[in-house]
Amino acid sequence: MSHSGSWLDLADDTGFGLENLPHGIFSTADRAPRTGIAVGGWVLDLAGATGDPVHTTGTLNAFLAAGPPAWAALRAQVTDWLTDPAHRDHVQPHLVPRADVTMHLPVQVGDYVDFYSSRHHAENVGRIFRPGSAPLTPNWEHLPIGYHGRAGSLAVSGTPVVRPRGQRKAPADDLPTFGPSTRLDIEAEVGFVVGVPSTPGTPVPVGAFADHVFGVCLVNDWSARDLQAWEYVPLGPFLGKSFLTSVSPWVVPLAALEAARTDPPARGTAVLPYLDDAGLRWGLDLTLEVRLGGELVATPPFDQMYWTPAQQLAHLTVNGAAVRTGDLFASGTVSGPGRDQRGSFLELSWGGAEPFALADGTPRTFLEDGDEVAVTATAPGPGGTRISFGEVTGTVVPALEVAPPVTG
Ligand SMILES: O=C(O)/C=C/C(=O)CC(=O)CC(=O)O
Ligand SMILES: [Ca+2]
Ligand SMILES: [Mg+2]
Repeated sequence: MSHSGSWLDLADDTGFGLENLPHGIFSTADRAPRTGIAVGGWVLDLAGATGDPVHTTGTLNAFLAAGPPAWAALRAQVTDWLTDPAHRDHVQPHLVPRADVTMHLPVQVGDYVDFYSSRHHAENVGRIFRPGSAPLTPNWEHLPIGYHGRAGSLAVSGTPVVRPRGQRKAPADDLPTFGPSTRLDIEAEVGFVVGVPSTPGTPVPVGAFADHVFGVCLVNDWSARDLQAWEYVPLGPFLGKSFLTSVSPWVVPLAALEAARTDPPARGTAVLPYLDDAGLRWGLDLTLEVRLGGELVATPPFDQMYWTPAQQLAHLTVNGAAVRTGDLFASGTVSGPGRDQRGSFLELSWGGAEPFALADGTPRTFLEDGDEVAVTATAPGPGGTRISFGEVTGTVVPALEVAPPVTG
């Protein structure tokens, strides 16, 4: 598909064509953090191009709070600017090469929730963590299971991953020990960014997803499996996941994902009416790619997710809890049925018991110091184009060499 629709020189396969227009926060040597839109190899400085102070705050929150009419109006304006050569003189001074910008966390995150909506992931983890029990708990097909995470440890792509330390105790050990995690892992996920808050006490109907959610980013929910396995019973994930969760800098608007919408997979169990999403098509045909040191190790398919983000939002608010501007909820690890479709090293190495081989034959299980992990994704766009989500990356650095605090 040609991108000749723009006076800008856009490669056919850019992934950042006029049909995408993802929003993020960038800075340069002479531009303080502000809102930009990625287009081809450039960032359009919205603070400069629009003159609207909403784009000068250094987070997307104020713009996201303005709601769908404002989102659509800006999208139409930017599309016109980049299409009609009459606007070239106005727009060109506000285009910055993407290679020259520093990206920041796109939103000031209020609450962070992580779901568990891949059936393949849940069954795999159930088999690895709870051998001898049914892989899925009895509630799994009746509600999208989730937990509240730690908003303060969300960080933008590229933030170093300091190997966390903590308690662990394998079943064969008599007592817990303390030290750097020996089972550091990734979780390749997709995140949904709330723009318009909901009203406390008023659940968001499953059909009102797009009235609240602005867009989609990539998430890597770094996880220390040894800490997690010891601490998680009975209240769920805590320190094994709260040390860092990385997000991609570009938020792809839902408006760019119309061609990616799809029916979720068939489900055998009827759900309560508030979760009934018949006909809504909020499955999304995203293909994730997980790279370790540049080498492709997994391609998790998001269209296989059992619960959709519309159902997740409905469930998140059904008890009267409200969402606020900047809230982020993540899908849960994206894993498909294939061995090479698993979104965590826990699954790729079956709990460490079945190492997988890199191209040069090196057997691998969990993350080693110095490892760099990148998660990318694309989705179909209109007219045969592709929508790129950019990437979320992180490099593992050694744990701090300090003793745990002791009272003395
Ligand atoms: O099954 C468990 O005990 C825990 C599984 C996870 O680590 C899941 C989690 O963070 C949610 C997800 O990413 O799917
Ligand atoms: Ca997770
Ligand atoms: Mg015009």
